[in-house]
Amino acid sequence: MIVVLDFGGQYAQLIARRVREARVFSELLPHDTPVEEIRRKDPEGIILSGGPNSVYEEGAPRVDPALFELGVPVLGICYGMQLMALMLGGEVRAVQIREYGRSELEVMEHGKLFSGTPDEQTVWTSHGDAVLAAPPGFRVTARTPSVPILAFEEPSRGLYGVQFHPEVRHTEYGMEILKNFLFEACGCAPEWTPVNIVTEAVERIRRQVGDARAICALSGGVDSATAAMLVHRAIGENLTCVFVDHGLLRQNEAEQVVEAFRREAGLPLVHVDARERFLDRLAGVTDPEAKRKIVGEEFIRVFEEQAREIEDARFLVQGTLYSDVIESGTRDAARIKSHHNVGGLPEVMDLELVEPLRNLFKDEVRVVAAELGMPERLVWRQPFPGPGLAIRIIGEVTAERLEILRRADAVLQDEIRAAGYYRRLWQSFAVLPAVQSVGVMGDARTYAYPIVIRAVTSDDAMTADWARLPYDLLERISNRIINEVPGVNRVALDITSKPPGTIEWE
Ligand SMILES: Nc1ncnc2c1ncn2[C@@H]1O[C@H](COP(=O)(O)OP(=O)(O)OP(=O)(O)O)[C@@H](O)[C@H]1O
Ligand SMILES: O=c1[nH]c(=O)c2[nH+]cn([C@@H]3O[C@H](COP(=O)(O)O)[C@@H](O)[C@H]3O)c2[nH]1
Ligand SMILES: NC(=O)CC[C@H](N)C(=O)O
Ligand SMILES: [Mg+2]
Repeated sequence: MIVVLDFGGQYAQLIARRVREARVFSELLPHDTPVEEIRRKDPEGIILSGGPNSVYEEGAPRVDPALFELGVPVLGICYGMQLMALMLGGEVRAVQIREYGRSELEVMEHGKLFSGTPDEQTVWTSHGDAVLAAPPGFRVTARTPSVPILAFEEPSRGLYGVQFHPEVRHTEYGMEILKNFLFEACGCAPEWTPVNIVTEAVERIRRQVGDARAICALSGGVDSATAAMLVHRAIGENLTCVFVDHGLLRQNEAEQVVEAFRREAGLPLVHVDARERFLDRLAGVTDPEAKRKIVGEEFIRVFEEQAREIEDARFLVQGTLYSDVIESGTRDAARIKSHHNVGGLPEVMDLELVEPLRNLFKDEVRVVAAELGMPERLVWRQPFPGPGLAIRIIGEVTAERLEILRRADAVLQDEIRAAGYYRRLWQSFAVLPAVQSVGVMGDARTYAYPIVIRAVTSDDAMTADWARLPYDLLERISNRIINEVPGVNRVALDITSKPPGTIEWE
């Protein structure tokens, strides 16, 4: 087995998942797990994750130096590499030119880690610090145009470091590099087999809920639909689904979701019209975290009210994924944004949560959904965030802005689908920043909002790249939005990857 030590990196759980995908068992442990405890697990290798801190800062998390003397190979990733460098006599500093997102890596020496991979490859990075001098005895194996030490190794001591992230999908040869560590450096054998997620989840839900009743927060997205199906398998008739229209949905979305679900799923569904109360509570609010907390709390209050209508309904099923959990912040991981269903939950709640997908990423959920026989259209539906358009209006949410954004988004969706791009994109949507700019339309001056087009590719939302949409498609979207949506006089395109951007603007 492989121990992954968590320094609070966004991708720490993803490292453990990738190792398991290579059919080696792997466990994520806090970085301050005592070395003795790690030794008792008898790992064949140890991976140090990335993290938000800078290794040279006072109080930054470290490891017991004995870890490097266990005779077990160690791979440091990003913060993990920087920590290894610093603790073993190298030098780490903040760099002038930071790297976030795509970088072109040049392999200088293939060594063990890059064995069998090309001399030049695209990697995904996310760092503001870098190793300026490798520790004595280490060989530098890769660089990028701006960072001279992007990977190093000291195979005779079993020590390896990469400044980029082999665990994310956008790193072209990431899986090969991880496999080289597992199979060449650690000598692991690909023998571990995963447990069946569906069987395991259904049993776990049965144990948790027993004979009580549950309601499921159902959004029309693939996560909550999959969670609902799993819970339905476990407790059958004792499940009622609740769909909340909070007034932050897209054009005609409520009708479409309710209609499709009633037609296809055959589970009882309650449709709650909560538009007024959400919009009332959001009035005057501009801070993104405040919006998220309001939406998170209000959702729960609606669900509590609905549960009171059903005898012995003590559980709330949500389609929470691991990406929602990590971005909301953990003991070691920074809070990037409070997802409404995790970090946005109120402190006091009447209902106990049932979250069968909490440890999974979206691409794993899509596999489960397909296994459960869900329609393709639902399996490949683009994600839509629970707080909806509230986090796509940058500034205060007003009825007027919601209407503008809805209409612009409908045009964008229409064109994306017509061009055959819907399935190829992770998400495509419109954002309305509440700033105004000057334009000229029909020889008259305008002073109106811009609409920003955001379209990205991703597998799991942990990293994303901006989609290279054809110019003629962008032109049609831009023309139609300006011509058809009053209140908009400019269209812009967001060309930021994640990192450094996130997919949503708030
Ligand atoms: N309008 C809504 N009504 C009821 N529950 C909701 C609503 N929006 C979100 N939720 C709950 O919040 C959870 C998280 O939302 P999220 O958008 O991440 O998942 P999803 O909507 O199920 O899938 P997707 O990510 O594909 O949109 C959902 O799984 C669902 O339980
Ligand atoms: O249900 C949700 N509640 C939320 O509060 C929330 N915030 C972001 N998202 C979705 O999560 C994915 C990653 O988002 P970001 O790159 O913007 O952090 C993307 O798919 C986002 O659309 C949310 N989903
Ligand atoms: N992704 C990481 O591990 C980042 C490490 C460190 N915080 C940096 O900025 O360089
Ligand atoms: Mg959703």
